[in-house]
Amino acid sequence: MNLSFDNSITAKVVKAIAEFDLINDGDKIAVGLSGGKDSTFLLLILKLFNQHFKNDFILEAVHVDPGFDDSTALELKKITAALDLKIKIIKTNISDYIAAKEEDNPCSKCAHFRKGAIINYLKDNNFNKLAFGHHLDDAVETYLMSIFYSGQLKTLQAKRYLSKNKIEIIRPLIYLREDIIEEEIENKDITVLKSSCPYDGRTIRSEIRKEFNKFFEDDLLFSNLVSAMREKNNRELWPAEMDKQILTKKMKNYWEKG
Ligand SMILES: Nc1ncnc2c1ncn2[C@@H]1O[C@H](COP(=O)(O)OP(=O)(O)OP(=O)(O)O)[C@@H](O)[C@H]1O
Repeated sequence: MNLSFDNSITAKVVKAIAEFDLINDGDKIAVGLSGGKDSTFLLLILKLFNQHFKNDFILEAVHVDPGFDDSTALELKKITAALDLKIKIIKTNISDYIAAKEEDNPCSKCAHFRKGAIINYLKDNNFNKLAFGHHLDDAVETYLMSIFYSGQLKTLQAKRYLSKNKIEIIRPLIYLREDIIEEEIENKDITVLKSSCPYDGRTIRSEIRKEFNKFFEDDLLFSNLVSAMREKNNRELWPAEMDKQILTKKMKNYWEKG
């Protein structure tokens, strides 16, 4: 399989790996493989690094089959075999559960079950890292969603240690734009699978994503948003909210003549 990428692309992924210390000697890394473009691209580029990095690490793939249909799992077995990588297919009945419960928010439920199933498998098989295919557009989208819907400045982290499970989530594509991944994967001789999930593209998040995309097409605006995700000393934010009782007392003081 053709594993060559433009230098500017590998440089961005290696930058994230180096800056956030994502891959070390002796790591056992599982790529969470959905069959979509992002995690497929991640698998390809990590396979390339696995062949050429000085760091020696084990690379495998893990796929959670939500139970909508079998075709994705079969296709993923072919892709990983062509890359000479092991894959674990975890069969679940997430689809039945979601259908039976008529969930308001099936995607977050599904993601929660999926992560749980993967983490259990990783713990039982001595993996220390789980790699996800999130990219720069995902990080900015999460940042804006967090401001809009929970009033907090939060974004996707390049790595997050799950101390209870002793597994580190890593996101090596965090500096890559989505359109670059799309272009690269189109040039590879690989089938990117359409999601078999009936909710795909029908969620509130996908509606919001369409709105954001209008802004994300403007490179300058996008790079300003990226810059706004960095920790900085020159933040000019309001101080934390004052204790209600203290504030009420202070306010009363304005009215009571001594
Ligand atoms: N069924 C699955 N099994 C294993 N890992 C998964 C599965 N679905 C998603 N993931 C992992 O979680 C990441 C984020 O999931 P999300 O559903 O947001 O996918 P996405 O942004 O559409 O990416 P992709 O193009 O890889 O599907 C994916 O990039 C992938 O690494």
